[in-house]
Amino acid sequence: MRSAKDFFRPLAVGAPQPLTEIPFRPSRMIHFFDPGNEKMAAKVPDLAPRVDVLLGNLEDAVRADRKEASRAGLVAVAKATDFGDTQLWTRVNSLDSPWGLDDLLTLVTEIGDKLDVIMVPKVEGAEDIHYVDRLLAQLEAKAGLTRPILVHAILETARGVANVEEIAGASPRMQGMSLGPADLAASRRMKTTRVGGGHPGYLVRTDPVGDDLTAGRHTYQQDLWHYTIARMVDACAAHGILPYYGPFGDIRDVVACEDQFRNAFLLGCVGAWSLHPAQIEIARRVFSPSPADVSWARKVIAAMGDGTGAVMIDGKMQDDATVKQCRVVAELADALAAKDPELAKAYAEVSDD
Ligand SMILES: CC(C)(COP(=O)(O)OP(=O)(O)OC[C@H]1O[C@@H](n2cnc3c(N)ncnc32)[C@H](O)[C@@H]1OP(=O)(O)O)[C@@H](O)C(=O)NCCC(=O)NCCSC(=O)C[C@](C)(O)C(=O)O
Ligand SMILES: [Mg+2]
Repeated sequence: MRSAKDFFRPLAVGAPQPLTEIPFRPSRMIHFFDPGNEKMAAKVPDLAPRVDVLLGNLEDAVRADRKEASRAGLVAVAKATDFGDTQLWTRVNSLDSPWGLDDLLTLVTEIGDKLDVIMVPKVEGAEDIHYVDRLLAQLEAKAGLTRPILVHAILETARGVANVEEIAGASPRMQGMSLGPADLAASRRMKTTRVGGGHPGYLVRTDPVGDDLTAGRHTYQQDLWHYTIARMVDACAAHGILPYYGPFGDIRDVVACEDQFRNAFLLGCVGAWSLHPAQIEIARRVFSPSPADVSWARKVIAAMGDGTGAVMIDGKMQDDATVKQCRVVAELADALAAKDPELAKAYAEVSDD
């Protein structure tokens, strides 16, 4: 195990200094596109101002015979596009695949100055992050990069979930984590065939009334992902990194997508993936606190003065702990408003009330 004193030393001569804190940058939607798909790649300049993160996906959903084309497409798109303050991420192929190594070698040396975060799929434990950590340091030194590329792990194997805390703390590069519900379901031998979301068979039923076991009994669908998201949120919060929901595969069902995203938002996630342009606005709506919640949070913060003691506002007790919750909402609103002029206006209007 590395000494805590060595943790923030570069892992290769000439590599940039690791960050001591992960900066919070709005990332409500991580928008996936296949850079080898000409139609999708052509939409990137228009999409860039509409999303917080654009992610060139090289892994699953890209056919094996299109892997090299997608990698080359990402290099071309990154070089040709001015992303403004929108982040550029990539999801590379898994470390055991025929393409993962070349993805890292090519992308860091060719477009490392444009890449903010590399998403690593199917992370099983800290050893996977340590491997990427050292390799990235070597490549950053070779490419002459001056800021470290951050790493995002997908939680999509049973072993990854079992090791979630050690993954979150494996490197100062760790930026965050996303749930990968499809691979995780397969890894766990769950019996779903969907990408995220609920299942009508996963339910609880009210007790029978009398002897009739069928009449008058209500069922309530349960959230298949609650346990994993909650574990991921705790691991991320404990290590100062950011948790994300992940993908929702039923593109047509914008209603259930919004519900799934909102559950994740309320539990502590900062964003989700958008797989289709239709999901971008859903993520923006869900992962931006409502103006009413921001107004309430500011009211509590103002009433609480130095943040200690107890006061009553509209019949509800407020104290040191509620003011901390309100600061979470108000600080998120401030960070989002700095990037999103529409939100800035909506949040300013409620504070004028
Ligand atoms: C679902 C698909 C096939 C439907 O694509 P489509 O063309 O059939 O849909 P459409 O509604 O007809 O598309 C309308 C227009 O939007 C475009 N379009 C469509 N999508 C995008 C996009 N993302 N970005 C930019 N443009 C997009 C599309 O090209 C078309 O353009 P056009 O009007 O000019 O003809 C398509 O949206 C797609 O390929 N999306 C990305 C899929 C993806 O990245 N999957 C992997 C992430 S999920 C995952 O890996 C799981 C995980 C975490 O690993 C695990 O749980 O284990
Ligand atoms: Mg996957």
